Amino acid sequence: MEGQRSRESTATNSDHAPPLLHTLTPSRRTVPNRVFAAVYICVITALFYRHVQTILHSTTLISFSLTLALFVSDLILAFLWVSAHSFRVRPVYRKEYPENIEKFLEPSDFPGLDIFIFTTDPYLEPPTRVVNTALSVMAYEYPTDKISIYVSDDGGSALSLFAFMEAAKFAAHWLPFFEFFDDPDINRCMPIDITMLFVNDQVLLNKNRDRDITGHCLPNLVYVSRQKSPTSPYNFKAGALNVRVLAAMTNAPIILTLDCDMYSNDPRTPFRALCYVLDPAEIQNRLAFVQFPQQFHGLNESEIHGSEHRRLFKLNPFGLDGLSEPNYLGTGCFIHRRALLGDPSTLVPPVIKEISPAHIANNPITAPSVLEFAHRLAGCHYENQTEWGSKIGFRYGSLVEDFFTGFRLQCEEWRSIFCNPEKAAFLGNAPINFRDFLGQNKRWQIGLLEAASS
Ligand SMILES: O=c1ccn([C@@H]2O[C@H](COP(=O)(O)OP(=O)(O)O[C@H]3O[C@H](CO)[C@@H](O)[C@H](O)[C@H]3O)[C@@H](O)[C@H]2O)c(=O)[nH]1
Ligand SMILES: [Mn+2]
Repeated sequence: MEGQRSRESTATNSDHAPPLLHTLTPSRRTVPNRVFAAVYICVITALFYRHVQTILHSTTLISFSLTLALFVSDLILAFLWVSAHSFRVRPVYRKEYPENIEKFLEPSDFPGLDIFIFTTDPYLEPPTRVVNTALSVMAYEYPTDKISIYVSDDGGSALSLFAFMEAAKFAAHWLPFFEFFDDPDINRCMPIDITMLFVNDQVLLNKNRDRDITGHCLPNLVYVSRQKSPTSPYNFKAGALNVRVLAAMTNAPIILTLDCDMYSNDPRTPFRALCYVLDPAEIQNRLAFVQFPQQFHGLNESEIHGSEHRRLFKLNPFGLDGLSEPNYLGTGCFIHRRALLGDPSTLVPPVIKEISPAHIANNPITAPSVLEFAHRLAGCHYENQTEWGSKIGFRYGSLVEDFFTGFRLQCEEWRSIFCNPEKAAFLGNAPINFRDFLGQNKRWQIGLLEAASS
């Protein structure tokens, strides 16, 4: 595939060559899989030939209808087989070399990273968990002044806001000591005492103002709760994803989207994503996003519902990666902001220049003009008469906005990459009872039908 370096390139990497950022190895099962597919297609063709012959020579109406019904059933089974086997035509495995990133680019030249965390219901998604997710990404080993964290609270909960105000204070004490903890569980077992209080302030940490107890700067931390109105469509998570506050405030070229029930398990994950995002060959190959698998913790051995969805979240993406088209899974995904603004050759102007990719957000995020503008963008009428949700941004019209948006980007000839490091980059919560499992699957199936009929 164009732009991808094979494993052999490791051997030829000399001192003068650019540092090796990643390798790609096709699966050893590719050839047997293809031979199997060829044999299977021959058998299916013979079966169809026989069906057609029988239909043409049937003498009674009953035999005609029976053979026709069998033929239609076999057609459906063949379609299912073709769609399942396409994942096995070219599975590939990737490896990144994040340790080479600093040889490739000075840390001061690393791109900005806007991290977007979503929450809706403080009772179903306890604020301590959402706070833990935010703290886990604040601890990224990435230049702090390049990171901005935005928390989107669709529940507009005072409790969540207060939890984040406490978290902002806690971060100043905790982040300097993060590196001393070896225990990977540390991210999810931090007790934070929460009491109810309502304060209407959005910027909780400002990198130009706030320091940790050792004097180092802290990343920006911004709480966003978009306006809702009975007369404007709400569009669920896709609507939250399209809140352009982050573009107006920091406008980083890379966005990481993260569900509140999924925390970072490896502080070096951004470097892994940079191995692809900064590679000129991948940029030329129209890279839109780098997706990490959804992996879960806390599932016990008697978990019988298959909530982990290993095929969906881990096995199928290997197959799709070989075809340059792994799906967007909604969380744990680094996206080029440019990919959300039209196809690779045509930039669709996003109405106001402050949220176009070329805009450099120089003003401090607490400047009154920036805050006022951010409020306007979080308003529910901003999108009226614009192309947000149809041609630009995350796409509306399906409950599985992640799959739908990724699919539409791929239709626009953007490409994607699946990155599956040995140490899980993110760990999340899967439904652990049958009712939640059914609810989630029902939502997904309806969303897929909406996407198919759009
Ligand atoms: O109106 C809404 C509804 C949901 N969310 C957030 O979206 C995320 C995902 O919702 P969840 O209820 O956890 O759905 P899951 O089925 O667990 O999520 C999977 O499926 C969703 C699509 O249905 C994707 O958006 C997710 O990324 C993917 O992990 C959570 O952080 C929610 O807080 C919002 O921000 N606004
Ligand atoms: Mn979830």
